[in-house]
Amino acid sequence: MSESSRGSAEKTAPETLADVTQLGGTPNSPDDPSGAAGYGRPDSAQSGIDGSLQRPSGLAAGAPGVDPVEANVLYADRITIRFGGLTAVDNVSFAIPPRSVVSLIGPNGAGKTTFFNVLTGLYEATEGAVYLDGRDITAVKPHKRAAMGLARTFQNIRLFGLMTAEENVMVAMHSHLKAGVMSTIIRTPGQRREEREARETARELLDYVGIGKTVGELARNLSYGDQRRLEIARAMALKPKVLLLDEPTAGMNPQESANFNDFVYRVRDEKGISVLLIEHDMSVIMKISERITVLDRGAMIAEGTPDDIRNNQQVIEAYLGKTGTREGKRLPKPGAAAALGTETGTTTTTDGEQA
Ligand SMILES: Nc1ncnc2c1ncn2[C@@H]1O[C@H](COP(=O)(O)OP(=O)(O)OP(=O)(O)O)[C@@H](O)[C@H]1O
Repeated sequence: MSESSRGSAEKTAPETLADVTQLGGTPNSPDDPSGAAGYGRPDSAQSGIDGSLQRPSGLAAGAPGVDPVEANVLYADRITIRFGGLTAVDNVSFAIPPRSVVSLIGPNGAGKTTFFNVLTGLYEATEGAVYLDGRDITAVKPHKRAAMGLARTFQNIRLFGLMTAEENVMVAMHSHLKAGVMSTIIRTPGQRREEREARETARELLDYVGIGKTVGELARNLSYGDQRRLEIARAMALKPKVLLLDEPTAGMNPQESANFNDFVYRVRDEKGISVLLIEHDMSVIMKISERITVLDRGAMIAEGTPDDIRNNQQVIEAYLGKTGTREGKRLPKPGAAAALGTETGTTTTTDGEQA
């Protein structure tokens, strides 16, 4: 965020942590305020891209004595990504337990999208490894990760606008269908049966995400909220173990956002799928997440329950910036207490004073 927009954030006196982030958060890394330096592929790992990385020697996350690779459906071990001179993600370990809803948050430029892209395989980490269901997938390409159970949606919706909702879901199922090229051309009974089943599954999924009525409508004619749901239906067509949702409530109205919370829990409880969200709407994040990881300037600064995060001084500072220091200690800007959304509306500074 620029100095001018930071100024406007102060003027509008944010009431909650949600307000703070809606206002745009803090600037990009000071190393790259424009965000433009060295755009392109990140520096690749010196080791590990060929899958040769060793299992994590330490138990970087979770209960003592528990191997995080085995205990979690997805585990990212000490991920670092450099773009030229800029370290966008710095030695971050991250766990998604089975049947869980977890979130990744942080101010603008914190490294969320970059980290997300490492999980999905779009970016190769400079250092570190990613494990899905105990398997090292560091060297696995994105489409193969998707077929292995790591499905995602995009910040900018990606649908086939001139296909119907049903066709969009059927296309996504393609990797799970058995029919070969010849049987598709001559339409064998087996291929026809598979297509019929795929159509049924597509309809069930559209029903499941709450847009069953749109089955024959062109994707481009759907409302924004329904397009987001269609994207989720497409991701679920991959029968994922983990669903990675990038800004899923963007463009949804308040009622749609509220329904979305219930929907995510249903996905977790009924389908046994773990869900990771990157989301700017703090009200959604705080309500929905079991655990939250906070990045700031590429580093992980906090991990915990929504209450832990709401009350974490470093998190407040990361979102609000600092007004200055006293006796060498950093103080939050005025308004930080309100930003916490605590019951009392007050918080204690690092000097023990009320902000
Ligand atoms: N391909 C790239 N090449 C060079 N620098 C990059 C690249 N992608 C991201 N960066 C830089 O890495 C840092 C982290 O960016 P990233 O987009 O991951 O942050 P973010 O937390 O997702 O931000 P936002 O909330 O604004 O989307 C930023 O300084 C950004 O400019």
